[in-house]
Amino acid sequence: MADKGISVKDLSVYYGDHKAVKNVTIDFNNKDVTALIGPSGCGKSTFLRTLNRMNDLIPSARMTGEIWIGDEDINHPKTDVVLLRRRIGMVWQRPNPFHKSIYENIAFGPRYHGITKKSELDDLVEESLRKAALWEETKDRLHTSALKLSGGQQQRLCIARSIAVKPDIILMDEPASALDPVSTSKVEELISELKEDYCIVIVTHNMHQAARVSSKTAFFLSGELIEYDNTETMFTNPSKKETSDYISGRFG
Ligand SMILES: Nc1ncnc2c1ncn2[C@@H]1O[C@H](COP(=O)(O)OP(=O)(O)OP(=O)(O)O)[C@@H](O)[C@H]1O
Repeated sequence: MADKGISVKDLSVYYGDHKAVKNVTIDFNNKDVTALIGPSGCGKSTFLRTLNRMNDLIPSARMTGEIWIGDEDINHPKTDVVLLRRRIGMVWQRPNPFHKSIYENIAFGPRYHGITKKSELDDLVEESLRKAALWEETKDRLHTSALKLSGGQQQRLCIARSIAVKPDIILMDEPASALDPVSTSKVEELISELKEDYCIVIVTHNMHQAARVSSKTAFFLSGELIEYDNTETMFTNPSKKETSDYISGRFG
């Protein structure tokens, strides 16, 4: 396993007695975009949230199994969750910029993690916005409210915000589902570019999107990982009937 990837071993997640994710073992590599697909309720978001311990916030949730990032067991009692979430960024379905300026949205994380020098923050803001393909659209209005950006721009800002703290991994839960087609294609282009530098895991309901942006695809059904392979193989020659039925739209 490459240093910057994720290794999941026999992971199960429960809400009370309900087992929502069932004994999943999977590795996500650096410089890969992996799409998680499957019908509603099959456990994709639960699984994704477990990867940066967001499920800790749900009282009824508990997990068994192991999740490793490089040589770090993310559930070890000594793991610092704040630092962990710096290494594993998260982009949600709906853009959720802070009620602050564009600049402050990006500078917030690095400042929280100890960067205080203005020139350093300025550079980080520019670098992150450039990586998120948003610099040209925002460079003359950095100190205006992020809420004045369009939905698509806000989502790219949220991606820039997660990049600013220099994560190894970016998790995305249906990042384009609330966006119009033009913004969706910009976010998809961005994901394809970001994969050069990060390990990206993305939940999507959109099969075309999975085919366009991902190099690997994992198909979940009723909490189980049914099949995981190169995206091209999954979409042209899946080995399991359930995968083929789902991809061809016969259920879900
Ligand atoms: N906070 C929660 N408390 C209790 N049960 C939950 C909670 N979140 C999810 N579940 C249950 O866990 C199962 C998996 O849900 P999850 O949201 O992970 O599926 P999903 O594949 O992401 O669905 P969707 O595609 O509709 O977002 C479902 O049965 C759901 O009802």
